[in-house]
Formats: sequence, C-alpha cells, structure tokens
Amino acid sequence: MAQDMTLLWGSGSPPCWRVMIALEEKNLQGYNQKLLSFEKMEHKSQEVIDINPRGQLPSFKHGDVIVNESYAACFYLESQFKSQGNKLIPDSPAEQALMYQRMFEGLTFYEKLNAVIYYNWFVPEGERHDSALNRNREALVTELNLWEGYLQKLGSGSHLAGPSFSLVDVTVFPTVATLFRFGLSAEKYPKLGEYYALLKERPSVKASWPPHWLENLKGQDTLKDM
Ligand SMILES: N[C@@H](CCC(=O)N[C@@H](CS)C(=O)NCC(=O)O)C(=O)O
Repeated sequence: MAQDMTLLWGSGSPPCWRVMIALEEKNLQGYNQKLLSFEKMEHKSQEVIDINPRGQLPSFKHGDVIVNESYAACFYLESQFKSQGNKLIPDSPAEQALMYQRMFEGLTFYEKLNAVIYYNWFVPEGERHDSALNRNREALVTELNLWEGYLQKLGSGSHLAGPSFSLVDVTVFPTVATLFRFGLSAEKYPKLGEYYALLKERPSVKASWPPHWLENLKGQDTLKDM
C-alpha cells in the first residue's frame, strides 16, 4: 500500500512533518519519498508543480489520488487506514470535539509563529518596520499563553485533546517543535516544554525528525526573549 504513495517534502517544514508523522502512525513506512531543497527552489520544479500547482511542499500522492494540503492528507490517511496502526480520532465526543477545535486553532498558532520567525523572509527589506515585527511578537506571546493555558487545564502528561495521541498532536506538534528550535524558553512556557519533551520521544516523531536539525543540533535564538 505504502509503495503506491509518494511524498515530496522539505526538511523542517511543519506541514511536511505533519504528513510524515501521520504516515508513521498509520504504519505506512516504505512510501516513496523525495527530500527537496527550498534553498535551491526545488519546490518550484516541474515535478512538484505536476502534483501541486502551488509549488508547495508537502506534495502527496496515493495511486492516482492527489492530496497536498497537509491537514487534508492527515485526515485522508486516518480515514483510509482506520484500522491500521494507531487510531488518530478519538471516539469520545468531548475529546473528538476538542481535537477538531484545537487542530484548526493550530493553523492560527502556526501562522503567528511564521509571522515572527520568517518576518524578514516574508516582508521585503524596504517594507520592514520594528513596530510591525513587535506587533507580531506580541500576537505570538498571546497565542503561546493560550496554549500554555490549554495544556495546564488538561494536566500533566496529557496530549492536546486529552489522554490519547490524536490528529491534533500530529498537526500541532511540528509547530511546537519549531518554537523550541527557534529558542523558546521551556522555563517561561513550562507546559509547552513538558509537551515537547513528551512527544519528541514518540517513535513516529523520532522517525520523521527533520534531518537538518539532526545534522546541526543548534537552532536559532529568535524566540529566546519571548
Ligand atoms: N497549506 C499548505 C501549506 C504548505 C506550505 O506552506 N509549505 C511551504 C513550506 S513549509 C512551502 O512549500 N512554501 C513555498 C511556497 O509557498 O512557495 C499545507 O499545510 O500543506
């Protein structure tokens, strides 16, 4: 089954990492994969455009089925391989509702993070303002405090929707890992720190850890004063 699948991906891209964690969780190891370089603009190559006209990674194909949006691919894999590997959608209405709720909030979380760490990448030099970056940083702090509060309420050792690992962990963990890669302090955000420490040991997460993070253990310190 996995032999019919192809994933084009980039190292350290949270959307790509989501799909890779989902594939691991569903025991779909052995899928075809190609690591592409953003620096070399390989995400704009014809090979990608043929699958994903936006020229973005992940680009994912299962047989003739193309499903590129990372959230869509995660839902697709869970639904097509329901009884294979780990179940990723809880049955309990409360846990399921919280999972969906937090998954979509996770998109905002990811956006607020990118608006800080990739500010210089997104905004051309002549259009950058310290005040705009500071506003983005403040918006990220607000977001961080929300997620700290969510985890605080769930209690120690919990996943993002409750006791079991679910699709919200698949989709939001890569954002959390990126926060720490960019220097977030686990002392200032202890609940996020605890969640990061718990999930980074999960086999699906370890198996899909961004290779360039392994090659270069030191990340950036962009978020150290947040
Ligand atoms: N909505 C997409 C977003 C994917 C995305 O933004 N990928 C980035 C890498 S993290 C990318 O390919 N950026 C290059 C570009 O947009 O040109 C998803 O979640 O799958």
